[in-house]
Amino acid sequence: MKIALIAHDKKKDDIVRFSLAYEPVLIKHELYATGTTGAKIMEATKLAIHRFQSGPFGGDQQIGAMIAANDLDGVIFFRDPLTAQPHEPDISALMRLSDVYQIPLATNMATAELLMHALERKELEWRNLVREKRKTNI
Ligand SMILES: O=C(CO)COP(=O)(O)O
Repeated sequence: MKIALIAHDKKKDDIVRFSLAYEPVLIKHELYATGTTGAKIMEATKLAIHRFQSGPFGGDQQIGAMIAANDLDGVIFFRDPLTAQPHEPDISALMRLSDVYQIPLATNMATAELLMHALERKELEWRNLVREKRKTNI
């Protein structure tokens, strides 16, 4: 599965700890991230991550574009709900597209853990069917 990892600045330590804890699960998947989040996770783990631009410079939009192309299977996005972000419209757009395309989107650690357990149990395999179906409909 293709999974994106994103965290706002005050949540960076959390996503690094989360990635370390779930490294054995994450390593089996194709990983994507916004720029700084990806760099910090790669520093702390052995995970290989395709890094997009930093969030304020378009990274959320690049991940959104993957969703719109039906090319992403899940998003872990540790948002900071207490700090205003200059690129709030990009963040809303990413979350909106996740809902448009029914992409699992975990916006906090509690839900992200559920997503990891679902991945381990191969409960996201339905995504393969959706991806194939959409390919043939285009
Ligand atoms: O701002 C972000 C998500 O909206 C995250 O971007 P960085 O990972 O580059 O800090």
